[in-house]
Amino acid sequence: MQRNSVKVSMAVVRRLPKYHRYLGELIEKDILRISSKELGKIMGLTASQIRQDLNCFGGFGQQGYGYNVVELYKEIGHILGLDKEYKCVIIGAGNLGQAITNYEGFRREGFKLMAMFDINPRLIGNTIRDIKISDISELEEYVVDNDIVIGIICVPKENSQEIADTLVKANVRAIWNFSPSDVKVPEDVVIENVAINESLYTLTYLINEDNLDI
Ligand SMILES: NC(=O)c1ccc[n+]([C@@H]2O[C@H](COP(=O)([O-])OP(=O)(O)OC[C@H]3O[C@@H](n4cnc5c(N)ncnc54)[C@H](O)[C@@H]3O)[C@@H](O)[C@H]2O)c1
Repeated sequence: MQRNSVKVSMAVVRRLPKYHRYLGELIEKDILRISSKELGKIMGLTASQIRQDLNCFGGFGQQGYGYNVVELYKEIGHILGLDKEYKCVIIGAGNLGQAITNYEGFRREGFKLMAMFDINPRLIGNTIRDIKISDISELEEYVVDNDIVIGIICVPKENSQEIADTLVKANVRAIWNFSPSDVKVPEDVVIENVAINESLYTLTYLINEDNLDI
């Protein structure tokens, strides 16, 4: 499939995981062909939005036939880079770090969690699902020696920039930051700041929307 040379907007990129998830669900239901109209209906998008999005990558549909679900699922997975393996480390082996480690889905999707790091002597040396928790002082060397691609930050916000700096120094390509602070990284390192509570606040806004006296 030929990708168009136009730069794809982040809005489209952020919709791709959603396409991937819905198409995966269609495959599970043995639905192997779908029109942009039907896909739009289940995804809450218009048919023209779907066509526009997918045209950024060269278009996948055929007039009068619609989309081949399996082909589209594979192509979007490829565009998202989900057909590769990514070596990751988690920094901060507390509640969140352990929850991510315990989540089976990441392993299935090609995210290979290699190690965890912490400063707490009571955690260092323990293992979670066979993943060892090491002393934070070993982070930089470990990342360099093991070609780690993604660093996952699960430490308090006060320490997140320092951890990000160490990860950058050790040449990670990407940081998935769960601490509630926007850490700074050079342009060649990609960063995603995740804030579950921002999504929750959207929910509370929607609950209260009718009562707002704006
Ligand atoms: N993004 C989200 O939606 C979301 C949700 C929950 C928590 N969080 C954030 O994730 C972070 C972790 O939350 P938690 O509930 O797991 O906290 P936690 O206190 O259970 O775990 C934090 C861990 O980080 C370790 N740590 C502290 N400083 C460190 C350092 N310099 N190097 C290595 N390890 C260090 C601590 O020893 C501890 O084990 C916090 O910043 C929290 O605000 C974000």
